[in-house]
Amino acid sequence: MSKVANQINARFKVSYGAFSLDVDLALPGRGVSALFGTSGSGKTTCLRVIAGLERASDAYLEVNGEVWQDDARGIFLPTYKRSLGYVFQEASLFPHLDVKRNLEYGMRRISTTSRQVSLDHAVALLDIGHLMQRKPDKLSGGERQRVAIARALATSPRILLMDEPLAALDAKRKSEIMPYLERLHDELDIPILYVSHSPEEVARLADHLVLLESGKVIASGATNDLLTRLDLDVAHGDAASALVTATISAHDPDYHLTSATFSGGQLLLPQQSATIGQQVRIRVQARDVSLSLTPQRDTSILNIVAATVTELSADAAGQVMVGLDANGTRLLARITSKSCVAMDLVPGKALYAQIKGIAILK
Ligand SMILES: Nc1ncnc2c1ncn2[C@@H]1O[C@H](COP(=O)(O)OP(=O)(O)OP(=O)(O)O)[C@@H](O)[C@H]1O
Repeated sequence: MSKVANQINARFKVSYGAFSLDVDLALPGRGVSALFGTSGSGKTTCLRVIAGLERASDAYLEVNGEVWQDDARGIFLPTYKRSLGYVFQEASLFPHLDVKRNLEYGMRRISTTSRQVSLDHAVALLDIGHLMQRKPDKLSGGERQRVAIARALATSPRILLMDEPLAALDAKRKSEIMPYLERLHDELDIPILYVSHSPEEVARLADHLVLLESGKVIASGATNDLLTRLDLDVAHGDAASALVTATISAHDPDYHLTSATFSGGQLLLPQQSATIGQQVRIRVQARDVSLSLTPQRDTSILNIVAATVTELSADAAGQVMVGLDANGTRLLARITSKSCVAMDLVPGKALYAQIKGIAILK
Protein backbone atom coordinates (compact mmCIF):
# COMPACT_ATOMS: atom_id res chain seq x y z
CA MET A 1 0.00 0.00 0.00
CA SER A 2 1.50 3.39 -0.94
CA LYS A 3 1.80 6.18 1.60
CA VAL A 4 -0.65 9.07 1.27
CA ALA A 5 0.21 12.24 3.14
CA ASN A 6 -3.32 13.39 3.74
CA GLN A 7 -5.13 10.22 4.54
CA ILE A 8 -5.60 7.62 7.25
CA ASN A 9 -5.43 4.03 6.09
CA ALA A 10 -6.48 1.40 8.58
CA ARG A 11 -6.78 -2.25 7.72
CA PHE A 12 -6.92 -4.91 10.41
CA LYS A 13 -8.69 -7.90 11.94
CA VAL A 14 -9.47 -8.65 15.58
CA SER A 15 -11.35 -11.59 16.95
CA TYR A 16 -12.71 -12.27 20.40
CA GLY A 17 -14.57 -15.60 20.49
CA ALA A 18 -17.73 -15.16 18.45
CA PHE A 19 -17.04 -11.48 17.68
CA SER A 20 -14.79 -10.57 14.82
CA LEU A 21 -13.84 -7.14 13.56
CA ASP A 22 -12.59 -6.82 10.00
CA VAL A 23 -12.07 -3.30 8.66
CA ASP A 24 -10.38 -1.69 5.69
CA LEU A 25 -10.75 2.06 5.82
CA ALA A 26 -9.39 5.08 3.97
CA LEU A 27 -10.35 8.22 5.88
CA PRO A 28 -9.66 11.89 5.20
CA GLY A 29 -6.51 13.22 6.87
CA ARG A 30 -8.38 16.25 8.19
CA GLY A 31 -11.79 16.95 9.73
CA VAL A 32 -14.02 14.70 11.82
CA SER A 33 -14.65 11.09 10.84
CA ALA A 34 -17.35 9.49 12.98
CA LEU A 35 -17.45 5.76 13.71
CA PHE A 36 -21.13 5.13 14.13
CA GLY A 37 -22.89 1.93 15.10
CA THR A 38 -24.89 0.16 17.76
CA SER A 39 -23.39 -1.04 21.03
CA GLY A 40 -20.97 -3.90 20.44
CA SER A 41 -20.40 -3.13 16.75
CA GLY A 42 -16.65 -2.68 17.35
CA LYS A 43 -16.18 1.12 17.50
CA THR A 44 -14.04 1.23 20.65
CA THR A 45 -11.98 -1.75 19.48
CA CYS A 46 -11.17 0.19 16.27
CA LEU A 47 -9.85 3.13 18.31
CA ARG A 48 -7.86 0.82 20.59
CA VAL A 49 -6.19 -0.87 17.62
CA ILE A 50 -5.31 2.52 16.11
CA ALA A 51 -3.87 3.57 19.47
CA GLY A 52 -1.79 0.37 19.66
CA LEU A 53 -3.66 -0.72 22.83
CA GLU A 54 -5.11 -3.78 21.14
CA ARG A 55 -3.07 -6.17 19.04
CA ALA A 56 -4.79 -6.86 15.71
CA SER A 57 -3.75 -9.27 12.99
CA ASP A 58 -3.09 -8.55 9.29
CA ALA A 59 -2.81 -4.90 10.29
CA TYR A 60 -1.70 -1.92 8.25
CA LEU A 61 -2.05 1.52 9.77
CA GLU A 62 -0.84 4.75 8.34
CA VAL A 63 -1.68 8.24 9.62
CA ASN A 64 -1.00 11.12 7.27
CA GLY A 65 2.07 9.50 5.76
CA GLU A 66 3.46 7.86 8.95
CA VAL A 67 3.28 4.07 9.14
CA TRP A 68 2.44 3.00 12.70
CA GLN A 69 1.84 -0.63 12.01
CA ASP A 70 2.50 -2.96 9.11
CA ASP A 71 2.35 -6.60 10.11
CA ALA A 72 3.61 -7.68 6.67
CA ARG A 73 6.90 -5.89 7.42
CA GLY A 74 6.95 -6.58 11.16
CA ILE A 75 6.35 -2.91 12.06
CA PHE A 76 4.49 -2.18 15.29
CA LEU A 77 4.92 1.16 17.04
CA PRO A 78 3.95 0.93 20.72
CA THR A 79 1.34 3.39 21.95
CA TYR A 80 3.86 5.83 23.39
CA LYS A 81 5.49 6.20 19.97
CA ARG A 82 2.18 6.92 18.24
CA SER A 83 1.51 10.64 18.23
CA LEU A 84 -2.13 10.58 19.31
CA GLY A 85 -4.50 12.12 21.82
CA TYR A 86 -7.16 9.84 23.33
CA VAL A 87 -10.29 11.17 25.02
CA PHE A 88 -12.47 8.65 26.86
CA GLN A 89 -16.12 8.76 27.94
CA GLU A 90 -15.07 9.78 31.43
CA ALA A 91 -12.23 12.23 31.84
CA SER A 92 -9.35 10.38 33.48
CA LEU A 93 -7.49 13.29 35.11
CA PHE A 94 -5.00 12.90 37.94
CA PRO A 95 -7.06 13.77 41.05
CA HIS A 96 -4.08 15.09 43.07
CA LEU A 97 -2.94 17.54 40.38
CA ASP A 98 -4.59 20.83 39.50
CA VAL A 99 -5.66 21.52 35.92
CA LYS A 100 -2.40 23.23 35.00
CA ARG A 101 -0.30 20.29 36.19
CA ASN A 102 -2.61 17.81 34.52
CA LEU A 103 -1.99 19.64 31.25
CA GLU A 104 1.75 19.91 31.77
CA TYR A 105 2.01 16.21 32.50
CA GLY A 106 0.85 15.43 28.96
CA MET A 107 3.33 17.87 27.46
CA ARG A 108 6.49 16.60 29.11
CA ARG A 109 7.46 14.05 26.53
CA ILE A 110 6.95 16.32 23.53
CA SER A 111 9.88 18.41 22.33
CA THR A 112 9.07 22.07 21.73
CA THR A 113 9.89 21.81 18.03
CA SER A 114 7.55 18.89 17.36
CA ARG A 115 4.51 20.54 18.96
CA GLN A 116 1.68 21.00 16.50
CA VAL A 117 -0.82 22.44 18.99
CA SER A 118 0.56 24.76 21.66
CA LEU A 119 -0.66 24.53 25.23
CA ASP A 120 -1.95 28.10 24.98
CA HIS A 121 -3.90 27.21 21.88
CA ALA A 122 -5.41 24.14 23.56
CA VAL A 123 -6.35 26.19 26.65
CA ALA A 124 -7.92 28.91 24.50
CA LEU A 125 -9.78 26.44 22.29
CA LEU A 126 -11.38 24.77 25.29
CA ASP A 127 -11.72 28.04 27.27
CA ILE A 128 -10.24 26.64 30.50
CA GLY A 129 -7.78 29.43 31.36
CA HIS A 130 -9.80 30.36 34.47
CA LEU A 131 -9.75 26.76 35.77
CA MET A 132 -5.99 26.26 35.87
CA GLN A 133 -5.59 26.18 39.66
CA ARG A 134 -8.53 23.86 40.34
CA LYS A 135 -8.36 20.19 41.23
CA PRO A 136 -10.52 17.82 39.13
CA ASP A 137 -13.05 17.25 41.97
CA LYS A 138 -13.87 20.98 41.87
CA LEU A 139 -14.85 20.84 38.20
CA SER A 140 -18.20 20.03 36.62
CA GLY A 141 -18.38 16.96 34.37
CA GLY A 142 -18.34 19.16 31.27
CA GLU A 143 -15.33 21.15 32.53
CA ARG A 144 -13.47 17.94 33.35
CA GLN A 145 -14.07 16.71 29.84
CA ARG A 146 -12.84 20.03 28.37
CA VAL A 147 -9.65 19.69 30.41
CA ALA A 148 -9.25 16.08 29.25
CA ILE A 149 -9.56 17.22 25.63
CA ALA A 150 -7.07 20.04 26.18
CA ARG A 151 -4.68 17.57 27.80
CA ALA A 152 -4.96 15.25 24.82
CA LEU A 153 -4.21 18.20 22.52
CA ALA A 154 -1.32 19.41 24.64
CA THR A 155 0.64 16.30 23.62
CA SER A 156 0.49 17.79 20.13
CA PRO A 157 -0.90 14.69 18.47
CA ARG A 158 -1.12 13.92 14.77
CA ILE A 159 -4.59 12.49 15.38
CA LEU A 160 -7.24 12.88 18.08
CA LEU A 161 -9.24 9.78 19.06
CA MET A 162 -12.47 10.50 20.93
CA ASP A 163 -14.56 7.67 22.35
CA GLU A 164 -18.08 8.96 23.04
CA PRO A 165 -16.73 12.01 24.88
CA LEU A 166 -20.26 13.21 25.70
CA ALA A 167 -21.74 9.88 26.78
CA ALA A 168 -21.26 10.44 30.53
CA LEU A 169 -22.76 13.96 30.49
CA ASP A 170 -26.41 14.97 30.93
CA ALA A 171 -28.25 16.80 28.15
CA LYS A 172 -27.42 20.26 29.53
CA ARG A 173 -23.67 19.55 29.81
CA LYS A 174 -23.70 17.93 26.38
CA SER A 175 -25.06 21.09 24.79
CA GLU A 176 -22.51 23.18 26.73
CA ILE A 177 -19.57 21.19 25.41
CA MET A 178 -20.79 20.82 21.81
CA PRO A 179 -19.61 24.30 20.72
CA TYR A 180 -16.09 23.39 21.88
CA LEU A 181 -16.14 20.23 19.80
CA GLU A 182 -17.33 22.27 16.83
CA ARG A 183 -14.45 24.65 17.42
CA LEU A 184 -11.98 21.75 17.35
CA HIS A 185 -13.52 20.70 14.09
CA ASP A 186 -13.15 24.17 12.58
CA GLU A 187 -9.74 25.12 13.92
CA LEU A 188 -7.61 21.99 14.19
CA ASP A 189 -5.55 20.77 11.28
CA ILE A 190 -5.32 17.25 12.65
CA PRO A 191 -7.95 14.58 11.96
CA ILE A 192 -10.40 13.53 14.66
CA LEU A 193 -11.83 10.00 14.88
CA TYR A 194 -15.03 10.32 16.86
CA VAL A 195 -16.92 7.30 18.19
CA SER A 196 -20.61 7.86 18.73
CA HIS A 197 -23.99 6.22 18.60
CA SER A 198 -25.82 9.55 18.66
CA PRO A 199 -27.28 10.65 15.28
CA GLU A 200 -27.41 14.23 16.62
CA GLU A 201 -23.66 14.34 17.35
CA VAL A 202 -22.85 12.78 14.01
CA ALA A 203 -25.03 15.28 12.15
CA ARG A 204 -23.39 18.18 13.94
CA LEU A 205 -19.77 17.17 13.84
CA ALA A 206 -18.93 14.58 11.24
CA ASP A 207 -17.61 15.31 7.75
CA HIS A 208 -17.09 11.64 7.09
CA LEU A 209 -19.10 8.75 8.41
CA VAL A 210 -18.19 5.10 8.92
CA LEU A 211 -21.11 2.79 9.65
CA LEU A 212 -20.11 -0.28 11.63
CA GLU A 213 -22.30 -3.30 12.18
CA SER A 214 -21.20 -6.51 13.95
CA GLY A 215 -17.54 -5.75 13.28
CA LYS A 216 -18.00 -4.97 9.58
CA VAL A 217 -17.89 -1.64 7.76
CA ILE A 218 -21.33 -1.30 6.14
CA ALA A 219 -20.50 2.03 4.48
CA SER A 220 -17.91 4.79 4.61
CA GLY A 221 -18.29 8.17 2.94
CA ALA A 222 -19.23 11.85 3.19
CA THR A 223 -21.78 12.28 5.98
CA ASN A 224 -24.69 13.59 3.92
CA ASP A 225 -24.15 11.00 1.21
CA LEU A 226 -24.57 8.22 3.78
CA LEU A 227 -27.41 9.85 5.74
CA THR A 228 -29.45 10.02 2.51
CA ARG A 229 -28.58 6.61 1.06
CA LEU A 230 -31.86 4.73 1.09
CA ASP A 231 -30.21 1.30 1.13
CA LEU A 232 -28.86 2.12 4.63
CA ASP A 233 -30.79 2.00 7.92
CA VAL A 234 -29.64 5.50 8.92
CA ALA A 235 -31.77 6.93 6.09
CA HIS A 236 -34.94 5.40 7.53
CA GLY A 237 -37.25 5.93 10.47
CA ASP A 238 -38.28 8.94 12.44
CA ALA A 239 -34.77 10.34 12.97
CA ALA A 240 -33.75 10.24 9.28
CA SER A 241 -32.42 13.59 8.14
CA ALA A 242 -30.31 15.30 5.51
CA LEU A 243 -27.60 17.91 5.95
CA VAL A 244 -27.55 21.06 3.86
CA THR A 245 -24.45 23.20 3.54
CA ALA A 246 -25.52 26.82 3.10
CA THR A 247 -24.14 30.35 3.26
CA ILE A 248 -25.75 33.08 5.34
CA SER A 249 -26.94 35.72 2.86
CA ALA A 250 -29.11 38.24 4.77
CA HIS A 251 -30.81 39.06 8.05
CA ASP A 252 -34.34 40.39 8.33
CA PRO A 253 -34.67 41.85 11.83
CA ASP A 254 -38.33 42.89 11.27
CA TYR A 255 -39.39 39.27 10.95
CA HIS A 256 -36.53 37.83 13.04
CA LEU A 257 -35.39 35.72 10.10
CA THR A 258 -32.06 34.92 8.47
CA SER A 259 -31.74 33.71 4.92
CA ALA A 260 -29.16 31.22 3.73
CA THR A 261 -28.46 30.12 0.18
CA PHE A 262 -27.58 26.61 -0.93
CA SER A 263 -27.39 24.77 -4.26
CA GLY A 264 -31.18 24.37 -4.35
CA GLY A 265 -32.08 28.01 -3.63
CA GLN A 266 -32.77 29.96 -0.48
CA LEU A 267 -33.84 28.91 3.01
CA LEU A 268 -35.29 31.13 5.73
CA LEU A 269 -34.24 30.34 9.28
CA PRO A 270 -35.07 31.75 12.68
CA GLN A 271 -32.77 34.75 13.15
CA GLN A 272 -29.13 33.74 13.62
CA SER A 273 -26.11 35.54 15.00
CA ALA A 274 -23.97 34.16 12.15
CA THR A 275 -22.36 36.76 9.93
CA ILE A 276 -23.18 37.22 6.26
CA GLY A 277 -20.99 34.97 4.13
CA GLN A 278 -20.53 32.41 6.93
CA GLN A 279 -21.01 28.78 6.01
CA VAL A 280 -23.51 26.86 8.11
CA ARG A 281 -24.69 23.30 8.37
CA ILE A 282 -28.43 22.83 8.47
CA ARG A 283 -30.32 19.68 9.35
CA VAL A 284 -33.57 18.94 7.56
CA GLN A 285 -35.47 16.02 9.04
CA ALA A 286 -37.27 13.75 6.60
CA ARG A 287 -40.46 13.90 8.69
CA ASP A 288 -40.51 17.71 8.31
CA VAL A 289 -40.54 17.62 4.51
CA SER A 290 -43.81 17.36 2.58
CA LEU A 291 -44.13 17.22 -1.18
CA SER A 292 -46.26 19.04 -3.70
CA LEU A 293 -46.47 18.75 -7.50
CA THR A 294 -47.10 22.49 -7.91
CA PRO A 295 -45.52 25.37 -5.95
CA GLN A 296 -47.96 26.24 -3.17
CA ARG A 297 -48.63 29.93 -2.60
CA ASP A 298 -51.45 29.87 -0.06
CA THR A 299 -49.41 28.19 2.65
CA SER A 300 -47.69 29.30 5.84
CA ILE A 301 -44.62 27.23 4.96
CA LEU A 302 -41.76 29.57 4.09
CA ASN A 303 -39.27 27.13 2.66
CA ILE A 304 -40.29 25.59 -0.65
CA VAL A 305 -37.55 24.14 -2.81
CA ALA A 306 -37.70 22.70 -6.35
CA ALA A 307 -36.39 19.13 -6.41
CA THR A 308 -36.38 15.89 -8.37
CA VAL A 309 -37.22 12.46 -7.01
CA THR A 310 -34.14 10.23 -7.12
CA GLU A 311 -35.32 7.11 -5.29
CA LEU A 312 -38.22 5.65 -3.34
CA SER A 313 -37.96 3.13 -0.55
CA ALA A 314 -40.45 1.53 1.83
CA ASP A 315 -40.10 2.83 5.38
CA ALA A 316 -42.27 1.96 8.42
CA ALA A 317 -45.73 0.49 7.68
CA GLY A 318 -47.66 2.90 5.48
CA GLN A 319 -44.64 5.22 5.04
CA VAL A 320 -42.31 5.80 2.13
CA MET A 321 -38.91 7.50 2.22
CA VAL A 322 -38.39 9.66 -0.84
CA GLY A 323 -34.85 10.60 -1.91
CA LEU A 324 -34.68 14.06 -3.52
CA ASP A 325 -32.13 16.08 -5.40
CA ALA A 326 -32.33 19.86 -5.03
CA ASN A 327 -29.87 20.96 -7.69
CA GLY A 328 -27.02 18.93 -6.19
CA THR A 329 -28.10 18.76 -2.54
CA ARG A 330 -29.67 15.52 -1.38
CA LEU A 331 -32.78 15.72 0.80
CA LEU A 332 -35.20 13.16 2.25
CA ALA A 333 -38.98 13.32 2.62
CA ARG A 334 -40.95 10.81 4.67
CA ILE A 335 -44.50 10.65 3.38
CA THR A 336 -47.40 8.20 3.51
CA SER A 337 -47.61 5.38 0.99
CA LYS A 338 -51.08 6.69 0.12
CA SER A 339 -49.67 10.12 -0.89
CA CYS A 340 -46.91 8.42 -2.85
CA VAL A 341 -49.48 6.55 -4.95
CA ALA A 342 -51.82 9.56 -5.26
CA MET A 343 -48.96 11.76 -6.52
CA ASP A 344 -47.72 8.99 -8.80
CA LEU A 345 -44.15 9.49 -7.59
CA VAL A 346 -41.39 7.89 -9.65
CA PRO A 347 -37.67 8.62 -9.95
CA GLY A 348 -37.07 11.63 -12.19
CA LYS A 349 -40.34 13.36 -11.29
CA ALA A 350 -39.97 17.11 -10.67
CA LEU A 351 -41.79 18.50 -7.65
CA TYR A 352 -41.53 20.88 -4.69
CA ALA A 353 -40.24 20.03 -1.25
CA GLN A 354 -41.94 22.01 1.50
CA ILE A 355 -39.70 22.19 4.53
CA LYS A 356 -41.60 22.79 7.73
CA GLY A 357 -38.92 22.61 10.40
CA ILE A 358 -35.29 23.40 10.03
CA ALA A 359 -32.43 23.21 12.52
CA ILE A 360 -29.24 25.11 12.12
CA LEU A 361 -26.41 23.05 13.53
CA LYS A 362 -23.59 25.57 13.38
N1 LIG B 1 -10.92 -7.45 25.61
C1 LIG B 1 -12.01 -8.07 25.11
N2 LIG B 1 -12.15 -9.40 25.25
C2 LIG B 1 -13.22 -10.05 24.73
N3 LIG B 1 -14.22 -9.44 24.06
C3 LIG B 1 -14.14 -8.11 23.91
C4 LIG B 1 -13.03 -7.35 24.41
N4 LIG B 1 -13.22 -6.04 24.11
C5 LIG B 1 -14.40 -5.98 23.43
N5 LIG B 1 -14.95 -7.21 23.30
C6 LIG B 1 -16.19 -7.54 22.58
O1 LIG B 1 -16.05 -7.05 21.25
C7 LIG B 1 -17.26 -6.51 20.76
C8 LIG B 1 -17.05 -5.08 20.31
O2 LIG B 1 -16.80 -4.25 21.42
P1 LIG B 1 -16.55 -2.69 21.30
O3 LIG B 1 -16.35 -2.18 22.69
O4 LIG B 1 -15.50 -2.44 20.31
O5 LIG B 1 -17.94 -2.19 20.71
P2 LIG B 1 -18.55 -0.71 20.65
O6 LIG B 1 -19.18 -0.60 19.31
O7 LIG B 1 -17.50 0.28 20.99
O8 LIG B 1 -19.65 -0.77 21.77
P3 LIG B 1 -20.19 0.37 22.81
O9 LIG B 1 -20.93 1.36 21.97
O10 LIG B 1 -21.07 -0.41 23.72
O11 LIG B 1 -18.98 0.95 23.48
C9 LIG B 1 -18.27 -6.67 21.87
O12 LIG B 1 -19.02 -7.82 21.63
C10 LIG B 1 -17.40 -6.82 23.12
O13 LIG B 1 -18.06 -7.58 24.10
